[in-house]
Amino acid sequence: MSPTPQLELIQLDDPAAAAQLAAKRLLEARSEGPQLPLGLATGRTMEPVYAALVSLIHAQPEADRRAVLRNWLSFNLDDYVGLSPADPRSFAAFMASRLVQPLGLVSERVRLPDALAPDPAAEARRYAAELARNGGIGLQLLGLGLNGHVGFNEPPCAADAPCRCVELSAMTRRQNAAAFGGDPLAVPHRAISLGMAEILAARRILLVVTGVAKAPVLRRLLTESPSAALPGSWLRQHPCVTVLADRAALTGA
Ligand SMILES: O=C(O)[C@H](O)[C@@H](O)[C@H](O)[C@H](O)COP(=O)(O)O
Repeated sequence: MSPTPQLELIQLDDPAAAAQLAAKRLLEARSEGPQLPLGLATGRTMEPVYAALVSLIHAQPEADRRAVLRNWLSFNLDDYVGLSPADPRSFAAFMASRLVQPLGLVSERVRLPDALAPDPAAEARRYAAELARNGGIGLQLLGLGLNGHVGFNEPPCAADAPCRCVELSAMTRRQNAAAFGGDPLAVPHRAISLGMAEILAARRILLVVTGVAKAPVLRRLLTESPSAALPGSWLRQHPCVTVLADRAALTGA
């Protein structure tokens, strides 16, 4: 594979090692002086990342830990339209159980779109405006969908697509069906997602890809010309992207 010069590609042994390095990078970003909000993701790839981040933060000296938590501000990429934050399958609940509660964060500092808003399109515009008022994303953490989505930017997706209400593809609903009793039809059909526009406006991007199932899509992302057919491929036009991939995702074995 021959990634573009801008893209830093780091191979790790396994998901745990990738998570450890991702957590270290996130904590460094949170510990640097005045800063822009973090952009956060959900999904299975992120479970060990947040577990490692929680451990790293708890291992900090008290004053440093307090400073990190006091200054915390993050914006998640997305959530399913219609799921309450109390619904364990919502991304709001994912963040509450994996980050807000273990760290004792003030929940308003871990922001997500309001999935229960009566007008999801208007909520997407409100969420984008709130992010813009806070200066946009500093470091954006991303996972990669099997169909090449980042956030819920499903293919085809233009590089300037803004935060909006999106239709989830059948492939994404299959990918995420496990949380819905294994039934893709039970997965909500719509979500509110930051767009490629907000993602590509982040100062830095950290893409974490693990597991053999992601090998084909990662190979395409690293080798194909950026195009709407593979939304994650737009990342190759960003000046500061790091890809953390485990051996299985990179080699397919
Ligand atoms: O936060 C997000 O926007 C989504 O959850 C999504 O983009 C996720 O990162 C990928 O679908 C990979 O999901 P897995 O990590 O579960 O494979």
